[in-house]
Amino acid sequence: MTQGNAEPAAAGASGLLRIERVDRVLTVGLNRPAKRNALNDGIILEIGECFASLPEDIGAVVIHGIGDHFSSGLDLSELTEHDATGGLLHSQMWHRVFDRIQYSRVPVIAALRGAVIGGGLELACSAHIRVAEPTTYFALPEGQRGIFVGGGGSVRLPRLIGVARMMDMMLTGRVYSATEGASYGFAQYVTEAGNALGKAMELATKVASNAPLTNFAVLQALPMIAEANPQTGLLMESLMATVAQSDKEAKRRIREFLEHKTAKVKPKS
Ligand SMILES: COc1cc(/C=C/C(=O)SCCNC(=O)CCNC(=O)[C@H](O)C(C)(C)COP(=O)(O)OP(=O)(O)OC[C@H]2O[C@@H](n3cnc4c(N)ncnc43)[C@H](O)[C@@H]2OP(=O)(O)O)ccc1O
Repeated sequence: MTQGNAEPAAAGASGLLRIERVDRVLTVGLNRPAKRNALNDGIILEIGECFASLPEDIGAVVIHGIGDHFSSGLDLSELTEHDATGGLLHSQMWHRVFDRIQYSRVPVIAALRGAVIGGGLELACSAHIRVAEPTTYFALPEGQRGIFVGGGGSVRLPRLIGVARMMDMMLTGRVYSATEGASYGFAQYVTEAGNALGKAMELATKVASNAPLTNFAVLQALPMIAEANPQTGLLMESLMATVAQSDKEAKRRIREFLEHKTAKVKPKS
């Protein structure tokens, strides 16, 4: 992490994660650069602990990789130790951890560079916004390793890029560039060289300034509404809108706008 005023945060004491905070943004750095941030049990469990104990006053999280790569995926040296039952439990452990990210109380932004491979891509997909830089590339080489995705990729990835594209990725091992990835939905932003983390921090600061209840509704309700049948979805939307607008935070923010005390919504000039 390169932010000047970053402070070390409590979790991540083993060194597998580098956790820091900048104001209301927590940064979580995968910290195994010598192994290209391969995801072993230790790092997955620490990610889980980190998201289970987010400080109350945090408004957003940025997850990134220390070194030149976001993550080379599952630590292949550990998988060979599993029998079938162990494999099932291992995959379910990843699911629980990545669910904590997806269903986090606050928005999570993934800052991507270099390899975003296999389980690393599954991790990135559990974040809410992905920011790539030109070195970033995405791949699912599971077919070459004789395994299958195990970190929720078969559920999350088709929802981002479609089943046909994921089939192509898994069957051919095709590597997608940052710009291809952005056009297919892996990433929402592609920055100039070396600036994915900076852009992610800028976005995180912005989303952390939203009303917490709106962010909560977007993270928790929106994905469910999008998958519900239209009648159920519309009812859920009305209920969520009612809860949000009756919160004192909404009343305060709307009053500030009407009194010309807050920024207008205009394109950047
Ligand atoms: C089945 O149940 C599952 C599955 C899963 C998820 C599955 C997956 O993630 S499959 C994808 C696995 N990843 C890969 O196949 C990528 C392998 N790595 C590479 O191709 C390259 O290392 C690189 C990422 C392109 C970087 O290349 P380079 O910069 O040249 O660095 P290297 O010299 O190759 O690597 C340095 C050092 O790191 C070790 N390493 C790299 N990646 C891994 C890895 N994924 N696992 C273990 N070790 C890795 C490499 O061996 C080198 O080590 P040295 O000791 O030789 O220095 C999820 C959940 C389930 O239940």
